[in-house]
Amino acid sequence: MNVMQTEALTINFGGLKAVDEVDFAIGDEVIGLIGPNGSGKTTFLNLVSGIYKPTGGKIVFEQRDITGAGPDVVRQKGIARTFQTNRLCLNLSVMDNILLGLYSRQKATWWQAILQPARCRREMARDIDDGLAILHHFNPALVARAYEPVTAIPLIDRRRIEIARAIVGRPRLLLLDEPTAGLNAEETGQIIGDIGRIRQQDHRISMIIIEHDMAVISSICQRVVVLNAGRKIADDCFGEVCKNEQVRRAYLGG
Ligand SMILES: Nc1ncnc2c1ncn2[C@@H]1O[C@H](COP(=O)(O)OP(=O)(O)OP(=O)(O)O)[C@@H](O)[C@H]1O
Repeated sequence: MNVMQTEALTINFGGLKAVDEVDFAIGDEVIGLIGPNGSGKTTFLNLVSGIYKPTGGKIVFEQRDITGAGPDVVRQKGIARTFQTNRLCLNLSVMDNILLGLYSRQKATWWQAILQPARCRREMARDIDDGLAILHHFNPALVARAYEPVTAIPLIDRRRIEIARAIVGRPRLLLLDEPTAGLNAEETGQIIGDIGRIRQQDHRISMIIIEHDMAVISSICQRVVVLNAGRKIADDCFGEVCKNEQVRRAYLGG
């Protein structure tokens, strides 16, 4: 059964069709979303995560039509994401950044915070425990640094914190936009390992990963979808996609 699917998903920016009638489906798996620069990959994630409203087509998540829902609603329903460029709040602590990922799960209202402080403290303690467990999973050394500002943390761990913030609310679908951007080969290997372990621990998380590094795509994705000029031109396993003439032409500009 599909976790999420799009039907003829389209968005125009003026005369440009950045995403053009894309049919896409993801089940319980990790899909790599690739394509040349400007082919529409990030725009596709922006549509699925509710940042952009489509000009046409449909987005269905867990059998419900979520077309046009805003980012907060999409997040609440179980789709989380990271961004190509770092979106952490640099002057907040590691833990505060992770807790931001849970705002949609928190049930206490401001008046409950006043009238039922014990209940709110319990909810907060549970959220902090969840955050610490995820930090430990990524890098045990980060647990001791949980209350340091993010500015004091190296880039690879900031990437981990971004992923931690996305998964702490236990999403069903995780969208990762270039999770290894700016990292060296060794650090890239570590992030791939981290992402693989998320799947080992929680098989319910499906993932769409945008990546330019084909070694990353081939090592963690069961399937690869290729976009070119906003259109889907291939949808297959990595080996078959590499042999696809249309894909080769798109990358070589032929
Ligand atoms: N908000 C916007 N307004 C106008 N044009 C946009 C907007 N967002 C994206 N585009 C255009 O849509 C096209 C697809 O952009 P997008 O960022 O999705 O490509 P991409 O495949 O993610 O590229 P890259 O690999 O370089 O990140 C580009 O031509 C881009 O300039």
